[in-house]
Order: sequence, then structure tokens, then C-alpha cells
Amino acid sequence: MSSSDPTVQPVPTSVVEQVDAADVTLSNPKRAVISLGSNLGNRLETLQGAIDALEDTPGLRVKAVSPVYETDPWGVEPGSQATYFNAVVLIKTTLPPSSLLERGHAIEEAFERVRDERWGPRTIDVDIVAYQDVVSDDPRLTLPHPRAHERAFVLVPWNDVDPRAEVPGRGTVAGLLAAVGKDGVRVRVDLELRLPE
Ligand SMILES: Nc1ncnc2c1ncn2[C@@H]1O[C@H](COP(=O)(O)OP(=O)(O)OP(=O)(O)O)[C@@H](O)[C@H]1O
Ligand SMILES: Nc1nc2c(c(=O)[nH]1)N=C(CO)CN2
Repeated sequence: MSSSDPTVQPVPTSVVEQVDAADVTLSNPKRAVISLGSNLGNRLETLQGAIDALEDTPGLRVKAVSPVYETDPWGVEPGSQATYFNAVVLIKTTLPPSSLLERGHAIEEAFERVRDERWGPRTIDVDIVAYQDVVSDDPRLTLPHPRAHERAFVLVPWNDVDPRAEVPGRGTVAGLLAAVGKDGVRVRVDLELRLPE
């Protein structure tokens, strides 16, 4: 169609600007790091289900999945809860952080997670560990996750999938891991999570 076609209305500049802005967002996905944990029910199946649900999210692609770790429950009386399976996934997404958190909550609900006690047992926990280099102290979504830097069950699998990673404002994952140690975090080489196709 030629630009002189009299049936074509000119597109207002404001619309062109909006479409261009949306295109930039779509072609400019952001990196984020998600921690998954489960210590109730079929832990491996639930972790895989959460990964598949993340991949099924419009505007989100799972780029890497860590090995599975069996980990001692952190933050509670030793022996008071079953061990966790933990993993970390790297994603690229055009969703803003708030929508990513919402999606994480929806996945937790789909796996019938109940919230009755702090750090209580759960079928699935979906934590946003980091979103690009965003730093925010908003209690609804604190970035990076306020306890990620002290949790070996996050740092060990994160280091596997991105050995050069940094926790914004805290230092390198490798350095933090050297300080925290790997106690209570055991790789399960007999198990595997699939990267969705
Ligand atoms: N980075 C984050 N990732 C996930 N939730 C967050 C984050 N920052 C703040 N929150 C808020 O924390 C609230 C409680 O989250 P949740 O019940 O998963 O905590 P928890 O897993 O028991 O403990 P922890 O936060 O120590 O992992 C969520 O409703 C959410 O709004
Ligand atoms: N090992 C382990 N401990 C935890 C975990 C977890 O995923 N793994 N999650 C918690 C709350 O987010 C509290 N404690």
C-alpha cells in the first residue's frame, strides 16, 4: 500500500509512540532469578510442575534450570520438618516484577500451598530472588529477596546456573556462598528437572 493511499488514515503520533514503547518492552526482556522449594507431597513432581507453569506464562521463558538439591529446613528447629527439594531457575521475561510475583502466587495456589505458620512446610514456594539489578525495599516485593544472600539452598543452585552472578547490593553469589558454606545442601544427582522445550 502506498503512503498516498487516500483510504489510509494517518496514525496519530501518540499511538505510534505507544506502540514503539511496547515493542521496546517486548524486544527487551529482563533477566530474573526464581527460587523454588518444596517439602510436602511429591517434591520433584511439584518443582517440575512449577517450572512448566512458569514456561506456560505469556511473556516468560525459562532459560536454565539448576540441579535438584535436598536441603535441611532453614530457619526452623532442626528435625521439625521434612527436608526440602530446592532448585533455582533463570528466566527472561517481559512481565514487570509485580506481575511476576502475582504469577508466582498463582502457581503456589495451583499447588494448594497453605500459609499458616512462618516458614511452615509447603508444597511449593516460589520466591523472586532477583530481577535485573533492581533494588527495592517494598515489603510486598523486596528485591533482591531479603534473605537470599544468607541461604545456601538458594546460593548453591544459583551458582550452578550462573557462576558469575551477583546479588544486587550484596556481592557475588560465589563470594556469599564461600561465607555461608554448603552445610545441609546435598545435590541429588539421581534426580533431574527438565528445561521446558
Ligand atoms: N522477593 C520476594 N519474593 C517473593 N515474595 C516476596 C518477595 N519480597 C516480598 N515478598 C512477600 O513476602 C510475602 C510472604 O511470602 P512467603 O509466604 O513466600 O514467605 P516465606 O516463603 O514463608 O518466607 P521467606 O520470605 O523467608 O522465603 C509474599 O506474600 C510477598 O508479597
Ligand atoms: N531448606 C529450605 N529451608 C527453607 C526454605 C526452603 O526452600 N528450603 N524456604 C523457607 C521459606 O521460604 C524456609 N526454609
